[in-house]
Amino acid sequence: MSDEIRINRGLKGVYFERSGVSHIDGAKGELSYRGYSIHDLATQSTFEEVAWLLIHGELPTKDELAAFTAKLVAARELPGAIHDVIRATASGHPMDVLTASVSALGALEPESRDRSEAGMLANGIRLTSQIPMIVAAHEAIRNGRKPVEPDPNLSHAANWLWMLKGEKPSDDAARLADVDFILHAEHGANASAFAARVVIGTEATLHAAFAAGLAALSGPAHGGAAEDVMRMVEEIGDASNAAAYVKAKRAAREPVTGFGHRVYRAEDPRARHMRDGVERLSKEMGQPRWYEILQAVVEAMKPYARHGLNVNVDFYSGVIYQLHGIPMDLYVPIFGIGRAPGWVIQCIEQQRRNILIRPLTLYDGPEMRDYTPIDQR
Ligand SMILES: CC(=O)SCCNC(=O)CCNC(=O)[C@H](O)C(C)(C)COP(=O)(O)OP(=O)(O)OC[C@H]1O[C@@H](n2cnc3c(N)ncnc32)[C@H](O)[C@@H]1OP(=O)(O)O
Ligand SMILES: O=C([O-])CC(=O)C(=O)O
Repeated sequence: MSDEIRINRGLKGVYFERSGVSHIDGAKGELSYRGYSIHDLATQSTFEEVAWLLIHGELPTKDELAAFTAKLVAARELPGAIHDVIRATASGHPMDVLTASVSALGALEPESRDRSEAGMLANGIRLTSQIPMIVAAHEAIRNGRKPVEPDPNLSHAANWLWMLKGEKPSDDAARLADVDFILHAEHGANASAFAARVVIGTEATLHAAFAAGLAALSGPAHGGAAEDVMRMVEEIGDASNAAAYVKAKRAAREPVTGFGHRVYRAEDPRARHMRDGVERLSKEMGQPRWYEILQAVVEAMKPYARHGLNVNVDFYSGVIYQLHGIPMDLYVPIFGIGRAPGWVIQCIEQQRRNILIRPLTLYDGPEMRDYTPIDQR
């Protein structure tokens, strides 16, 4: 084999395409959507506005935002058969139930096969509204309750909490969910968006791409990190145990979950908004223990920060959900709710100048050899 062939395992540092959607400066720890800083969007915008911005490239006017919001609200509909799918799989992990339901939606809704740009956009808007409904319906069904009907007067985030819990969320809780969705909405060539683009590259449907995106998101190295962080916090139990926990992890060369990122070498800029949320909520609710444990882990990890190992967006998100009484296995689906607009626009971008994504593997198996019939082996 030639020595000149260079393999980029995990496609580290490889640009596979151009994209006008989001920009990450990993060294500085900066993120922008369509040229707008994530900090401005997290503090001043809404999920609906950010979804429009990501998809259309500009901030919407009032009329554009009202029309887009109306489309999202009108799309809060699930075919009845989806509740049957959820019932049949209800004991499974919510992420598997969600992925199965999105595939089932593709089979149940004939318009899912429309691959024109307008068709993909309409399918994307429907999926963006349907994904939180599926997550909420599963939570109701597995607890023996009837799924809650959507409320057209509530925002995307507030309606999701309403359908999840069957009670109207406080403005604060709805805003925290809104900010969480904004922070998770898009992130370049992350594993799930890449998986979705690979599927669109084969000229498959948006529903197929979403199912692939959800599957890629489900693992603990990607969207599953928040769930793992919460498990870690429970295992540590008290802030005084954090240093020993980190030491043992480092000695075993195991990752400390919620730390590290393929692109960021400085702190993930989204983490600060989640940290502020956890700190505030913990104080308000008189439950400082989990926040204290997280901060003790950060302290114990400080020696590694100079190697570019810092908290990522999901280090703090699990505790926010936990303080809101949201079950741990819903944390990954929540990420999927937020990431939907990013997948929609990246799939549309891929489709606009489509090319089959098909890299190479460098063969290092056996040399050519003769076939031995089975009775001679
Ligand atoms: C929203 C998201 O998807 S963000 C990511 C969520 N995932 C997590 O939080 C899980 C924990 N983190 C990780 O497993 C990794 O950091 C990943 C998978 C996210 C990124 O991995 P990679 O880009 O492959 O980073 P890589 O493995 O090259 O890390 C470089 C070095 O830092 C170390 N490192 C990376 N992450 C961690 C971590 N969380 N804890 C301890 N050490 C780590 C690696 O062991 C490696 O050290 P080495 O060079 O001595 O072998
Ligand atoms: O970009 C990545 O590799 C992971 C991701 O989706 C994110 O951080 O939001």
